[in-house]
Amino acid sequence: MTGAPTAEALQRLAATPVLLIALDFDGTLAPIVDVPADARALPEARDAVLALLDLPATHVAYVSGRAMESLAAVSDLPDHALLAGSHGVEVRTEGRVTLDLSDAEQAERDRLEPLLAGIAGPLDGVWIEEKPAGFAMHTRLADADATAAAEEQALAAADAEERGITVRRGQDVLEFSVRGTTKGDAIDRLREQTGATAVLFAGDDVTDEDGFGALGGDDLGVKVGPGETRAGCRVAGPAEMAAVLAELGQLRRGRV
Ligand SMILES: O=P(O)(O)OC[C@H]1O[C@H](O[C@H]2O[C@H](CO)[C@@H](O)[C@H](O)[C@H]2O)[C@H](O)[C@@H](O)[C@@H]1O
Repeated sequence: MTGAPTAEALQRLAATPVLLIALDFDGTLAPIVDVPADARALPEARDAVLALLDLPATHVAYVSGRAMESLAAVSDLPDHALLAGSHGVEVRTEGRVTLDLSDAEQAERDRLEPLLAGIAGPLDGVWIEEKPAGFAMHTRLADADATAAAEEQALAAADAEERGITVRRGQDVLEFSVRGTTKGDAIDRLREQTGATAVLFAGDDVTDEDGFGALGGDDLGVKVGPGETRAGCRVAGPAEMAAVLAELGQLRRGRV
């Protein structure tokens, strides 16, 4: 069982020459809600992020499973905040988003669309969220029988292994993507792009474990909430994560 980040760990991060703070969004900064478009970071989490964004040699990135359009809408951050959406498939830097699906990837996405829509349609509480490189099948509002039926049918229809589709499980969501890019890939890319000498990454879900796997000895991983993790530390929820970010901001303000 891991505990909260120690004062020493935060001081070490605060003292690094170039700091990258990479944050998952849903469940990490924003409490989980029934309607994804309604999710917002806790006010204290957003304040802490804005304060960090104001510091020199300090980069803040949201690294999310959300499609970029959805992430940009719910995060409501200034343009110099870095955003990685769709588990790292889409990255926004200096206002530009890159995503170039090949013809084969686009064709595979086009094949999935009617299959998943046809499965979700008749099942109460099951709905499909569109993403540039795939789809998320949401079951938060469905009962156990509808969830089981939706997942079984969708997994069979996607024929993922045969067709090179990446399947990810999250909180009441099953995702299908024509790209296998992970949050770990996103962190590698952001680290290189920013020249970060240390990274803090925080996340709450299974897909965030790829992000923790990309961290090295000078970095810090913070798991938010319960569940097995590769992260070195843990906090209880978004409010506690906001407090960690506020403390890190204060420490770094005194250093840079
Ligand atoms: O990587 P994240 O930023 O944690 O994004 C993961 C998924 O977040 C959204 O779904 C989750 O949050 C919703 C709002 O709280 C909730 O209703 C849903 O049950 C959760 O799975 C988003 O809609 C997905 O596309 C993201 O992949």
